[in-house]
Amino acid sequence: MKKKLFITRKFPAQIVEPLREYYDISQWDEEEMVIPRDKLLAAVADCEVLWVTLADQVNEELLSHAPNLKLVTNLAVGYNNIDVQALRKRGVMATNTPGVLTNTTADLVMGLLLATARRIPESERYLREGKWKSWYPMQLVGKDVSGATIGIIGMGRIGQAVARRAKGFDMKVLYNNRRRRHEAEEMYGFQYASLEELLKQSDFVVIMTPYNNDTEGLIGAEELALMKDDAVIINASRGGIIDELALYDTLKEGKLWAAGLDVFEQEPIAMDHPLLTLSNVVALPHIGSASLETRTAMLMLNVKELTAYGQGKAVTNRID
Ligand SMILES: NC(=O)c1ccc[n+]([C@@H]2O[C@H](COP(=O)([O-])OP(=O)(O)OC[C@H]3O[C@@H](n4cnc5c(N)ncnc54)[C@H](O)[C@@H]3O)[C@@H](O)[C@H]2O)c1
Ligand SMILES: O=C(O)[C@H](O)CO
Repeated sequence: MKKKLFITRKFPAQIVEPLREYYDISQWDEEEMVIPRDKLLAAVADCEVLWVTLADQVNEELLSHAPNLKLVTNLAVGYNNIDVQALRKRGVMATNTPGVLTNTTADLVMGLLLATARRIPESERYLREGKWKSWYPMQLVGKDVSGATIGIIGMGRIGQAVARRAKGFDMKVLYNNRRRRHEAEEMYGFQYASLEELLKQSDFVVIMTPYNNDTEGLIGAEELALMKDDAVIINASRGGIIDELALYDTLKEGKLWAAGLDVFEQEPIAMDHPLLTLSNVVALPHIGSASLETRTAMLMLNVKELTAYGQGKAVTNRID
């Protein structure tokens, strides 16, 4: 008998179909909308394998409804949506998608850096709104990226890919990480700094840590106050790492140049969120890994795990 697989979103048919060789598949039939929680809890009742997106919370509640669950595959590298302890307790395995999205996400971070520093979205709105009357010296002036100091908090796969790109802009790279990256320091001249020194010295601060109990609220009012008044903060990791209301207050008081945000505490962000009232906030709908090549690679990495499990082989990229 085939194993039962439930997929919490409508994924492209050509990706899912080959898995029917091993699985009896059911899936939520919406591409855009998250499956309502009650439907998800009912759907997992008899499934052995669950394929989720970062919008699905895999926690004690879900596990208590899924007595046969053995494997969860997560279509993301970040796995803060998964309660790893709860999984461990029940002997459920989980996998994620490290590596395949590193470059694409680092590219987006550089996009946010340029967009905020050079006021690109604001300038585009200005043109489209018919405000462009002439060229004048101080029109929409921004700040230089080239030659500036970037401070990267979380020097993992993506953090290091951002740092290498920053070298191409002749930036001085400071970083803070759980452990020193001696090899990268020697090879590229990246400099380790305490969080405090990094915040004080950087023109651009980029957050690339995972989101967990240690990093929740890592950047609050006190940390923002350490930053230069004309610095930019970029978050492409997870929303809860920056205190959004503290960020709003700091930007509103003119104590930061701008913020580039791909992620938010609540996603989608509420349209009346105070951050969205500020013209120096560039806000994106969590598109860090959103290139066709990379989203396909993420799906295919999950498929590889699911195929291995279906064939009775070991899965890789385990997070449990
Ligand atoms: N915006 C997007 O679409 C998008 C895309 C991919 C990843 N992400 C996020 O980016 C995160 C990082 O991905 P990655 O592949 O680089 O992961 P990674 O594990 O390779 O890197 C994370 C790094 O952060 C460091 N770190 C952890 N806690 C820290 C702390 N308190 N202070 C300083 N450093 C700390 C770790 O030591 C590690 O080097 C993911 O967990 C995910 O949340 C977002
Ligand atoms: O963690 C991740 O992988 C992103 O947030 C989506 O690609």
